[in-house]
Amino acid sequence: MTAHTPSTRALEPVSMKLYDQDFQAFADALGASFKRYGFAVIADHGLDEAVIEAAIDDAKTFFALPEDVKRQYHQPGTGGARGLTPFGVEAAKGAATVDLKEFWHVGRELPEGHPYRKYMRDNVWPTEVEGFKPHLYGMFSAMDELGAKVLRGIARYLELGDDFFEDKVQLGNSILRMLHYPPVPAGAPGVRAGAHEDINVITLLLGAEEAGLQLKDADGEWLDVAPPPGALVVNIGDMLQRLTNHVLPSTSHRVINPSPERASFARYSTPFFLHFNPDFVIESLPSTVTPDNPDRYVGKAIMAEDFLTERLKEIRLI
Ligand SMILES: O=C(O)CCC(=O)C(=O)O
Ligand SMILES: [Fe+2]
Repeated sequence: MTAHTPSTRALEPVSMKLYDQDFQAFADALGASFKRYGFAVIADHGLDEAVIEAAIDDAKTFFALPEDVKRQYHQPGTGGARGLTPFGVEAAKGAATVDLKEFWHVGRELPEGHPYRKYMRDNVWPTEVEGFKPHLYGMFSAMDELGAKVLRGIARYLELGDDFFEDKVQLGNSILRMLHYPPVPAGAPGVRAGAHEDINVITLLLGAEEAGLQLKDADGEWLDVAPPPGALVVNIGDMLQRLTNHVLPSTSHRVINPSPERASFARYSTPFFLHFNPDFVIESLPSTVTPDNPDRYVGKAIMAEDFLTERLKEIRLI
């Protein structure tokens, strides 16, 4: 055993089956993993495989289209909130090189005249891939629903009342990201995804079985996340770290380049960035402020939408 794979450091999968069988045990296991790593691996997530597969197949079809066709769906200067962000645009905060990835974003659809529409742009949909809209929005909705269940577990763990997050995220500015990391030519500069923290509340990630995702442990060591096939990875984002006065940490993570044997393979992953409702004000929960953990954000209450805008500027998306 090397220093890089100590057996005491591994994310033990938490089964979503516990959600119905023993909710307290689900919440305890989930919370302990988040508190320790900022990450949890969820097995038996219960998502409809056909829904997931349809969306991923469509994303692959889209990414295989010619560059000029894909670029019709790029909306520069809009925060990359919808449609395509082409290869070579996003960079981790403060990074010198761009990430080796392209991605497609789907957001929430709201009825005409809804007050939150001023925060959420209309989705764009490619005409080249049949079924793209229902398939991708089907996956958005499935992830949104699963995210709400994960948040119930977190609420129980934090002793907030199980439905604490319900009315704070049900119209959140959440985003489904279909990611494509093309094969990496030998000696290519840059990295698939530079070290960063997620901006949002929690992130639900599928597709991380293809190696590369690593988290930075509290002592600075990079650990492979490496979930079992089909498992879901969930991590805490900056908004929840801030709300919990850092009781739940938003952990740095990255996607390293493939080993030579896997360099000719593309990597596809699908994070769902679950956000607060745009006008939710983020300030430390009173229960997370203690003599040992004084409030880190005194006088710094901030609306979720303003926090998001601030951070998108840092990653060159607006
Ligand atoms: O592709 C992955 O495994 C992780 C992606 C990620 O961290 C992100 O897009 O924020
Ligand atoms: Fe991330």
